[in-house]
Amino acid sequence: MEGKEIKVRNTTLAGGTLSVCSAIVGKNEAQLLEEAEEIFPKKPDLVEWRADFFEQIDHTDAVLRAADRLRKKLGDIPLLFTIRSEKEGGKEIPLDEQEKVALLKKVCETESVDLIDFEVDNKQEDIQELQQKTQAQDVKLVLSFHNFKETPSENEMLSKLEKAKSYQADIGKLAVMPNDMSDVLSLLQITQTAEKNLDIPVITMSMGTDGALSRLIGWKFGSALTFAVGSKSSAPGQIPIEIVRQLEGYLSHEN
Ligand SMILES: O=C1C[C@@](O)(C(=O)O)C[C@@H](O)[C@@H]1O
Repeated sequence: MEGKEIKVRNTTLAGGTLSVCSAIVGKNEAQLLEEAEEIFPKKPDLVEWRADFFEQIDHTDAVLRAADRLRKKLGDIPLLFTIRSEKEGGKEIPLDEQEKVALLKKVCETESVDLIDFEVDNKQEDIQELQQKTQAQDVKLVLSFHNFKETPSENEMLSKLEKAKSYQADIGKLAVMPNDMSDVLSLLQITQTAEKNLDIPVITMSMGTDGALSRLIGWKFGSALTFAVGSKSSAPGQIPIEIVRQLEGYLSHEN
């Protein structure tokens, strides 16, 4: 496979190799640390903090302190910081868009977080501001798109990944809901096309029960990361990390 690689701490993300991310979704610091402790021995390649679940999201100090504590618990596992917007399936939060961008920028200034996620369809100025910040702080920018209702056309899905690339994102991400198995095929098809033609890594997944298959085999089609359950699930169709890794053995040439 030809896609570009991204190195974050000791993790290399690239299409064609399995890398696994587990999300933590705690409401408070104690829950977050408990989840991190459960996940750590399972050695995910990346951990995502879904901070839209955090009750003190509107207290910058509390967010930064929790990020610091998580960093210490996670050793050298890279941390992806995500405040998923409500319109793309996240929790309702008491921050407006400007406050959210300000918080993301603050988080980038810490040593705790290695990547941030922001939706590719957000306001252009906000994306550009965050792109500059991440670049200056050596944090990776993931620009993402989610549709929890359906799978858009192949062209539309490809155009979301191209849009991420056009903003100079480090990674483009797509999570969509299939209505049947041909939607899952479409997602895998465009993953392969994007991995060949875009010079940034892409992360793709089809959600729900039908889409779960894409979480197991998407890497063979070029997805640089799959989301799997380490402690709690953060989206429909996620499979326990142990199962994803077990299957990898049967799908790898080395084994
Ligand atoms: O973008 C994604 C992908 C995801 O929605 C999934 O389907 O696994 C899970 C989210 O936590 C993450 O931010």
